Amino acid sequence: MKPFQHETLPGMQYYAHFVTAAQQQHLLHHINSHPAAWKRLNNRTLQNWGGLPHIKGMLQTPLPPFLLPLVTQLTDARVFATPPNHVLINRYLPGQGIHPHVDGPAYKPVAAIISLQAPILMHFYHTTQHGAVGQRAASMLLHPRSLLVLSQHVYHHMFHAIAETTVDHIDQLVLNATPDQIATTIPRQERTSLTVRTSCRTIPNMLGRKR
Ligand SMILES: O=C(O)CCC(=O)C(=O)O
Ligand SMILES: [Fe+2]
Repeated sequence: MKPFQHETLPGMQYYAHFVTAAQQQHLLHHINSHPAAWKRLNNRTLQNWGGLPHIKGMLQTPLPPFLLPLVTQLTDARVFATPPNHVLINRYLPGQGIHPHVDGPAYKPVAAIISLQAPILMHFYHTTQHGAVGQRAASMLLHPRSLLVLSQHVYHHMFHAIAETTVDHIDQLVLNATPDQIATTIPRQERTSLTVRTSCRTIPNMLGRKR
């Protein structure tokens, strides 16, 4: 697997074609066949698989079978040293997004983001001396079927976000834009992503056992 050749941020890797068109269809089919799993937030909807992560530990539940080939693929590609145990699925309609954040210490510091359906722009920001969101450092156009890996510096010390907008503006800070894309716009369409991670501390599921 060869990462893209553009300039990148330390700890960030981008692979344009990580899943096949058939895999994308298969994943979307299974995601859409779990309507009850969607949790609606103000700015996106999400499905949480593997357990609810918490800084004190995650009550681990097994991942559903439809996600296991992806977990194996990521482990075989050495994105993860051991199979990840948690998958967050985010769905964004035009106008939706995710505020600047760091994924934080509830997970081991490797996040693998698989994008499906339509492209979306992800922004990366420096951290100020006081730990707040600083200047935008770069952006990445996340194409359908791509994989973005965030680790090391970009995981620990940079914020990432998706703007709540109906149109993404491609500018000079978009690291993987082609020259003819600069100064153009991309209208948003529904986009689904899978964020695959390893929860740091897991508590085996002992529901039903007296404590
Ligand atoms: O949807 C995405 O691409 C990003 C999701 C994300 O940042 C997260 O789940 O922490
Ligand atoms: Fe994130």
